[in-house]
Amino acid sequence: MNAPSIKYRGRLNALSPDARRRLLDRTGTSDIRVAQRTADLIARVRHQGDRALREMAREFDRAELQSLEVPRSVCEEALASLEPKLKEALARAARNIAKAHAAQKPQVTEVETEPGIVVGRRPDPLGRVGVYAPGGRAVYPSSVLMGVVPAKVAGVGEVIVCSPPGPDGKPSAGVLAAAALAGADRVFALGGAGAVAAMAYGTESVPRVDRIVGPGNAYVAAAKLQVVDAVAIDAPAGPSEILVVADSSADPEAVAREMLAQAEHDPDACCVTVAVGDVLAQAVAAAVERAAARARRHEIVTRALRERGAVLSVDSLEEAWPFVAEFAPEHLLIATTSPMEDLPKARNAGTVFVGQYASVAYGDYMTGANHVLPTAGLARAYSGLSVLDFYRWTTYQRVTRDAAARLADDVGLLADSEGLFAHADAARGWRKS
Ligand SMILES: NC(=O)c1ccc[n+]([C@@H]2O[C@H](COP(=O)([O-])OP(=O)(O)OC[C@H]3O[C@@H](n4cnc5c(N)ncnc54)[C@H](O)[C@@H]3O)[C@@H](O)[C@H]2O)c1
Ligand SMILES: N[C@H](CO)Cc1c[nH]c[nH+]1
Ligand SMILES: [Zn+2]
Repeated sequence: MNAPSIKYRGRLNALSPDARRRLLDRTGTSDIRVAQRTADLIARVRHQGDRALREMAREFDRAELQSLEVPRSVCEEALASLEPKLKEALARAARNIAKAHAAQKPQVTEVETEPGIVVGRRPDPLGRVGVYAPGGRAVYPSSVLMGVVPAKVAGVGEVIVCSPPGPDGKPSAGVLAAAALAGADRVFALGGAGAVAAMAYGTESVPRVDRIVGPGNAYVAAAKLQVVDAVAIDAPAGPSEILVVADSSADPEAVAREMLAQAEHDPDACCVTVAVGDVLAQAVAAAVERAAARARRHEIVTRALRERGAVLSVDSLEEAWPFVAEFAPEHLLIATTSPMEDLPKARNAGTVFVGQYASVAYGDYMTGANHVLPTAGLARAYSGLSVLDFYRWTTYQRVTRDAAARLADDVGLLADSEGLFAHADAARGWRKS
């Protein structure tokens, strides 16, 4: 096997403006070819419903679908047949996710803005959500848990799962087992843009949902962005990313393991290390190349590192933080001497792993934090999936008779100034003469 090359090497501040721009730009989802292909697939589902979904399963997943839906009993059987240690590990992950997300549950707030005027805000669980769990280059029972468990913690009315079928016409046994374990209400053997379109607009078999959550490849991420006229989404959670910030306390082999772990998701994955000093950067790059040469998912890892991999050096940690904020990685690993002191300096990361023992793999599966995270630099404004994604808010206001009288004149004045005279009349109706 050939050792791969890493696309960007050298000093961070010596990158040409063009190279820096290309390194920062991971917007595969807005790639015109992906966007157009995705739009065509969505249109096919809107016009042809289930027929289009069956054709897409044939075309992309090499699956003949008898039924688009997987009966609940099949999911239960998959859970019952799961190897006991694997079942316990899944259950442990589900428990931690439930615990972490239960702590995020929002409360009703009420504030008296003036005597007799109360403004409230109440979180209402969504009626029906769709969880996408990827299933192309790998299978993701963990993503089923990351979507379904928080939805159930929030009290969502109905949770449906879509995940691509294997050749037998069903998602993997692990995905089905995770769906049963987490309490998903319905499961569909559907992948890619077709699944997203089906959940957004509904088909003969698939009910339309109120919000779609979950990660996926560039087509899935593009599809979510294209259906926002009909449905809410969580965040664009596309091909995986890691940015490691390392100083002399970091073990180069451990940093390389982290780079490889995210690179093996997808040839479009983006894996970057910023190391203090040229010596450490060279040691990390050499460790990455050695690990990639023996990687079991060699082809994917090699492509990811060749296309978007980077190992760059800086003179001091202070040089690294502005780059972190600009890059806005899905995962940030702070492998430094004082990671807790460095944590506040890290802005715009989807999630942060504090210290080199906090492997990203632990968060991917087990810590209880959510692994569905914004990619492509969108962590500048979007946050990772949380229990809050499964609510909508109702605001309300109560006004006493006396408070109405005190509002009447000023509100009347404001309404007059906007030329909205019926509003002024409504306001002045409760004046006390
Ligand atoms: N950001 C996050 O939170 C997060 C979490 C987990 C996984 N991920 C990412 O999820 C992705 C999983 O990708 P995957 O491919 O393994 O599974 P996937 O389920 O996302 O994609 C498989 C589907 O893609 C569609 N597809 C494949 N080739 C296509 C083509 N040429 N044209 C149109 N559609 C096509 C098919 O419908 C197929 O069913 C990876 O990129 C991984 O890094 C991200
Ligand atoms: N690293 C992925 C998010 O980018 C999540 C995941 C699931 N399974 C393994 N990893
Ligand atoms: Zn991962």
